Amino acid sequence: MTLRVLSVASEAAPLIKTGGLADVAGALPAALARQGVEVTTMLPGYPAVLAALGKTRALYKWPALLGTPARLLAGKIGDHDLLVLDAPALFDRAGGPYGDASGQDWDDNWRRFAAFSRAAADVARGAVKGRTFDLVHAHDWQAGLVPAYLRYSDDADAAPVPSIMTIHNMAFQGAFPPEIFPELGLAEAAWHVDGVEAYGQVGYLKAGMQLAYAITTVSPTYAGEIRSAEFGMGLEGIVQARSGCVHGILNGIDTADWNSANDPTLAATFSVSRLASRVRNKRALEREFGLAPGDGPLFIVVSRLTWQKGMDVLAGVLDHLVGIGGRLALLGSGDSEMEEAFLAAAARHPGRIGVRIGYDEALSHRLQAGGDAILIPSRFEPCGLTQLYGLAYGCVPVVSRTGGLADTVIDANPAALAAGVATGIQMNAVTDTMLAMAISRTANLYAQPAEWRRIQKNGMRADFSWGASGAAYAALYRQLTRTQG
Ligand SMILES: Nc1ncnc2c1ncn2[C@@H]1O[C@H](COP(=O)(O)OP(=O)(O)O[C@H]2O[C@H](CO)[C@@H](O)[C@H](O)[C@H]2O)[C@@H](O)[C@H]1O
Repeated sequence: MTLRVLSVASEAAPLIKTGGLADVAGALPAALARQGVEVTTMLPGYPAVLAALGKTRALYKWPALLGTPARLLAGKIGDHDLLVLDAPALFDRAGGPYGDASGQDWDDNWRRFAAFSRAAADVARGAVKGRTFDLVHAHDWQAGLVPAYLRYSDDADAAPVPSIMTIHNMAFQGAFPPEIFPELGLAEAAWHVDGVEAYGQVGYLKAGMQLAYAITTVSPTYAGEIRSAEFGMGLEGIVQARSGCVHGILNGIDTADWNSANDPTLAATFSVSRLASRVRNKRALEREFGLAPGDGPLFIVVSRLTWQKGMDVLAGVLDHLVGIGGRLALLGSGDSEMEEAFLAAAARHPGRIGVRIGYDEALSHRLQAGGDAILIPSRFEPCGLTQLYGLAYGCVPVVSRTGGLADTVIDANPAALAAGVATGIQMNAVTDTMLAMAISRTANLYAQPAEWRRIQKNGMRADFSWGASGAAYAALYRQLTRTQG
């Protein structure tokens, strides 16, 4: 039986992306189609999304959705079946999905994403004639109120719709002051610790975790870590209380988008059997970043420059990296102090460190194709995608042993090297010393070309497609709809 799922996300590649959520929301529909699941993705009507959609007819209208007129538009972009919430007062603005061009969050994000969630709940419950859904899949805090609107609906007779709450990053919880509660249009009963209340605030992610039929997160290790206060960040109690419904399902990657044998952004395509061609990408990258030739490894970074990603620690060990003969090409943006620290390091080490502050999808491919090793010293990492792109592209990941990084990289310890299964380098803690040691270990392995090639090839042969994870989501969907049926 074909299952119909409404996937509710605040971003989805290639239409609108600020981070990994977009990659996953963008790739899930194709992965699930292979499992007999039809996914429709619901997105806010940001200018870029409306422009891509073109002219289209409204399927449904809300005269006042949390106080503002809104329409539901439908379209197909590539293989994506889309529903788009066109609410100009909320989403028609310049800047990013969550804030203005300077990165300042919009003051009314609580209203924007409550309206989005309310609309999604209405659609999931069949507001649009001819469009029914068996299950709704909510991603991150921006969709966290969907299960709340389903539970505390005005229409008590409506058939229940099973829901899943997926946590892509527990650090972003969408907690807002209690004064907004009356504006949300939820029943009074929702203001309760078993509902949307979280430490005296309205907790959007908390509400989703509390009220969805199941909670998923994006790796098995992170699913365990968030039971602790350190990683649960205040929501560990719910994770523990609902541990029977918490599932860790590893992200996959879009192997059509990340295919080194057929990637139009590269100077030279390559594959595990044509690894020698890869060097042309390295030369091109050196030119692009103004780096002088060298015998040591060329490290790369493609990252948000934030505390989560351990970028402050990396900035502190760059002199060591250069001192042992390494070079670095970095692409990222984020915290302005970290941006400045990397720019200062580039000025200190001309020809050895090159830095691009910004966001550039094509350049991220060229970095993964030309770099020798990608540095990912995250303090926590629910799954992480850049290590998977690195593995697929022969760019050896150097990672901290946390979350999805622990689940996807096999450390080149003596046992793994002897067994011929190593795919990268792991460090136990994100400190200057540990990171400096990991960088030195990488350089030592790089100096053994046969060993290094083997590590690269092991990674390139590993399967990080959506196959297994798509099947795991489909199995969970079926289990939850059966429970209901
Ligand atoms: N400056 C830049 N230019 C171009 N591309 C850039 C870039 N900076 C980052 N990217 C790209 O953005 C994505 C980031 O993915 P990550 O998995 O690192 O996720 P993020 O922390 O955003 O997401 C959260 O959600 C994802 C999805 O579940 C989890 O994997 C992750 O652990 C969790 O923190 C990658 O596709 C990367 O290539």
